[in-house]
Amino acid sequence: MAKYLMALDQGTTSSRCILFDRQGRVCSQAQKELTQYFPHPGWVEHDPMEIWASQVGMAQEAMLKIGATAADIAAIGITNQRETTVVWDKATGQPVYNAIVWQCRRTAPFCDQLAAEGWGEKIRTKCGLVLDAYFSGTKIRWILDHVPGAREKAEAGELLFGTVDSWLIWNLTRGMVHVTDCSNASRTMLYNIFERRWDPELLDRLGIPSAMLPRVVPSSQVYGYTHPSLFGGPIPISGAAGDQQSALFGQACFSPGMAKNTYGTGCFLLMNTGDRPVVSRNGLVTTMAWEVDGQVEYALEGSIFVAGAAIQWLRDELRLIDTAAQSEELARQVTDTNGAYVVPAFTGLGAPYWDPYARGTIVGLTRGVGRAHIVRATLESLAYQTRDVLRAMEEDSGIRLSSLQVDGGACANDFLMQFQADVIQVPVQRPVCIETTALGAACLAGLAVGCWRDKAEVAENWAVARTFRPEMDLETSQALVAGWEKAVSRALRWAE
Ligand SMILES: Nc1ncnc2c1ncn2[C@@H]1O[C@H](COP(=O)(O)OP(=O)(O)O)[C@@H](O)[C@H]1O
Ligand SMILES: O=P(O)(O)OC[C@H](O)CO
Repeated sequence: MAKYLMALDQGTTSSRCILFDRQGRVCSQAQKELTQYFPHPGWVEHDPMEIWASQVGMAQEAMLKIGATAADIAAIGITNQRETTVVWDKATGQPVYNAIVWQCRRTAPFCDQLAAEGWGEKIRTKCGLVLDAYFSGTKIRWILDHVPGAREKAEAGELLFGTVDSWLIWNLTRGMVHVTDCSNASRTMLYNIFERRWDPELLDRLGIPSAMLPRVVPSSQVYGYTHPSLFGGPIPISGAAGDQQSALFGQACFSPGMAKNTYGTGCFLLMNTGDRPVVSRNGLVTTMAWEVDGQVEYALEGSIFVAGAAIQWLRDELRLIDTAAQSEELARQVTDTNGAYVVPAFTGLGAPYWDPYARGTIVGLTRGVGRAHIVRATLESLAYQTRDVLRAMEEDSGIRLSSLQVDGGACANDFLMQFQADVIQVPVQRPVCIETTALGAACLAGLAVGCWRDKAEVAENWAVARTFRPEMDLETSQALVAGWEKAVSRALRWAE
């Protein structure tokens, strides 16, 4: 019997492959950083061929490390940075432009135009989303408008669009399968999550031919098989979900009211709302969580654009630290930030502010503020942003969280996790396996091929490693948050 489930986790900063066993334990992994392109201020691109080559390369490497063959892999699950947009030529398989990354702000002016035409409310009621350059729809339009000949070719059915899940499945099957799972579709700003179909009115306004679009499929189902030349034999591809929905699944947040926060490049807090799409009144988005066994579940989401990326900025631009992990050591050298706040609004602010023109600020500087204070203030900004989203989520759902489950690269930082518990005044639970994004995809794939009976059996793979309980008194916590809110007000609308 095949021993492993393969998760392909194509994130913003890296392509990673993890092989799990049926108990959800990591048996092998391989990871490669991805080149980031910033051709203009606020623009972010990736090379789709590098995405594909690095992802397939990491899959081969992870297999090689433990001598696994195709026959040892029961199934492949895919999870991906969401919204990032690839358009490619159906005949040659060549992308017509770089992938436009979710963080990219280039279509903000077009979104302003749509807002002036009154599309904001329509998008909320059709897609559950906030009208914003973050989502794929306006990125596809940009490519069709700016790449010579692209619109004509798209209209003739010669170009395909996909988010990164589609792009990988299409390449893994050598062009045989063009699909996307519903959780990814729900991030395009083209998919009506209430009627569960591509929305003709939105496609028409954005000028996107429906022939380009992938078929929308459940998150757990055999979509096709890998081309035998890739891994020495065909392997079923049977799970796909956007990385944040996949982490919600990997954290076994299967009941309404359960929530997780992932601290990666950005921070994404999702709460399961069951079979009921909850429409936000506080700047959150409604998203499809997954479709498994014919059952669709929804989530409320608060998307924070810059989190771990701010730690990379400390390392690569300011050069205040050598490694991300060193941020913890520096933060602990001081007892507070000496009054300084960092608002890392490098690509505007997402939930709950939705201000594409906000820009990063450091406020409260005095002569005594040094390196350790700035590092600490940057780490604290991840916790404050999460707090803003959590409060919005509690208001929308009417649920007061009893604990917050965490994962993602920066959740390894104990200082940050403790500060997080302090500013939200709710215990933070870090699981044994913090690779929950990949685990979720492996579980979705495994369910489709019978590795587990049902979600209850999947939930048995989840266990808490450490709980961070609030230690700060409420008054201090509230005073710190009040300072943060003042700092945010200084960052808003800066680049308008
Ligand atoms: N110990 C740490 N403290 C703070 N931030 C960290 C730490 N380790 C990693 N990070 C940050 O976490 C991010 C990587 O997390 P990951 O979940 O791999 O991200 P992604 O999936 O978005 O590529 C990086 O932005 C990095 O700066
Ligand atoms: O690549 P990540 O893990 O930062 O996730 C990116 C999100 O999917 C963007 O919506």
